[in-house]
Amino acid sequence: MSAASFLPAADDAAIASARDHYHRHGFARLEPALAPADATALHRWLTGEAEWWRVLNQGEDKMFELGPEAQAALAADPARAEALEAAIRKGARDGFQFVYDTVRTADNQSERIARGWPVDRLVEALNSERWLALFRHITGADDAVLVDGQATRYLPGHFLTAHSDAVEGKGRRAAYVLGLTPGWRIEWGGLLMFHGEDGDVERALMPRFNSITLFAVPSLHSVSSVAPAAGGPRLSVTGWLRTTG
Ligand SMILES: O=C(O)CCC(=O)C(=O)O
Ligand SMILES: [Fe+2]
Repeated sequence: MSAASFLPAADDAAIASARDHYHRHGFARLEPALAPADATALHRWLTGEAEWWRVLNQGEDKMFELGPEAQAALAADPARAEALEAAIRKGARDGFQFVYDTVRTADNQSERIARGWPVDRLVEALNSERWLALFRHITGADDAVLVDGQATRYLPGHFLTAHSDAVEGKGRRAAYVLGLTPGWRIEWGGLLMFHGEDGDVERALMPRFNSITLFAVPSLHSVSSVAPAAGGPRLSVTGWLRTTG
C-alpha cells in the first residue's frame, strides 16, 4: 500500500472522450482511473482494515451515524434493529432516505495527512494539481479548487433515494464516484441511476471496478438498493469537486 501513488491512469484518448461526453450529457466515465495495483490496494483496505460507520437519515434534516460500538449494541438488540429497519423502509417509501456505510475523510489537508489512511491518501492525491487539472478539463468547472471524499460501502439492502447533490454554501460543481468492487453484476443492484425529466430512468451506471464517474451538480440521481443476492458489498470512494472549502 505504501507504494500507491494514486496518479491518474487514463490515456489521452480516454480523457478526450470523457470530456466530450461530459459536455454533451452532463456525465462521463474515465477508466482506468488508477494504476491497477493502486485500485487493488484500496479494495483490499476497504474489505479489511477500514472502520465503517453506518449512516442513515430520518426525514430531511436528521442524520444518524453509528460507529462500531453503536452497531454492535444494535445487533445485540433485535427489536430495536427491526424498528430501525422499519423506519428506514417507511422513510424510503415516498421520501428522501439513505442507509449505507462510510469512512469519511477530513476536508482539511493537515488532518488527512496526520491520519494517513489509504482513503485519506487517495483524497490527498485527488487534490494534487494533476488530478484537479484533469477534473477541470473534463467537467469545464475551471473554478473548482478542492476535492472532498469518503469511502462508501453499500451492503445488501442499502440504498440512497433521489437527490441532486446541491447543498447551499458547499460550492459543489461535479460529483465523482470511483468504483472499487471487482466483478459486480447489473443484477446485484447498487446502480447509479440518473432520473429523467419524463420520470423515466435516463441512464443507469454499473459500479465498475477502477472507473471514475463524473457528473454535474445539480442532477437528480439515486443509488438503487443492493440486492439480497449480491455477491459482496458495493465499494466506492465518492465526493465532490468544489469551489469553496
Ligand atoms: O455512490 C454513488 O454512485 C453515488 C453516491 C451519491 O449520489 C452521493 O453520495 O451523493
Ligand atoms: Fe449524490
